[in-house]
Amino acid sequence: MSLSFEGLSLTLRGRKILKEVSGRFQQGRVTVILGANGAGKSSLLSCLVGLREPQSGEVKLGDRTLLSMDSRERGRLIGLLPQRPDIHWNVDVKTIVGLGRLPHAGRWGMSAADHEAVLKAMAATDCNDLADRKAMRLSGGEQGRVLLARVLAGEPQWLLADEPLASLDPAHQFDVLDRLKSYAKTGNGVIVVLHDLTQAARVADDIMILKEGSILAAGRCEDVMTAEVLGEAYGVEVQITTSDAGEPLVVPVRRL
Ligand SMILES: Nc1ncnc2c1ncn2[C@@H]1O[C@H](COP(=O)(O)OP(=O)(O)OP(=O)(O)O)[C@@H](O)[C@H]1O
Repeated sequence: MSLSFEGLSLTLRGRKILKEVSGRFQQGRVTVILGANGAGKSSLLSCLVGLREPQSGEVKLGDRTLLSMDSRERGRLIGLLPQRPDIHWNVDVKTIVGLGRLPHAGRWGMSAADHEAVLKAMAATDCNDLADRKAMRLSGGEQGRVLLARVLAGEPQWLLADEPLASLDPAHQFDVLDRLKSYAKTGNGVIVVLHDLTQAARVADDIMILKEGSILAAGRCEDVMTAEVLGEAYGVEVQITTSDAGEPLVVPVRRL
């Protein structure tokens, strides 16, 4: 099942944020959305999960429009890890992660399958040691992992993450990228907004680049991540090389 959007226009307070954009994401692949600050990346994700209603255009899962689904069904199909998540509830980590099962919850509370999904998500995000801690007292990076666990616990067919590496140390950045990759490998769709171009090149099967509310480029990573396209997107000169281990290195070197 693909996730697609057609002719999306979003205007906020008189400003055109998305300008009739169209595109399609495939399951089984990681798509990284890139673009300068303010390009419209978070706004596009908000439209894709139904948090914002565009003035025109539509979002479809397979051949069904997002608006034809109720919020529980949408919640089971699409999970969003928002940008700069912040936890203010005075509850423990395993309770927060359990909230990710709400779209699945039956009348009698959490089932064995719900508990299993929560445990799996906590293990996958290295949160087991945090399970009984109060989430609001954790560091920013730890909170980020907990909120990723909450989304994973919902086992959505589509996982959307807005800058999930922000405030993570390098080791946990690799863990999260590996997690996203393996989530896609099991047949789910993964769409992730990143600013780190090297990490983007490592994790992405596909890339979509936004510029000023329009799509500048979209396609397979190797076709889209060129110095020319990135220069146009960000206004910087970028050097693309490979590490000794053969991994891509994409380094901005100066403003154009
Ligand atoms: N509620 C709002 N009212 C008015 N303008 C808004 C609102 N929300 C976002 N914008 C504007 O929409 C534009 C796109 O914002 P968006 O958050 O989608 O960008 P982004 O590409 O995710 O940026 P960043 O990389 O900085 O997170 C920005 O210019 C922003 O100021």
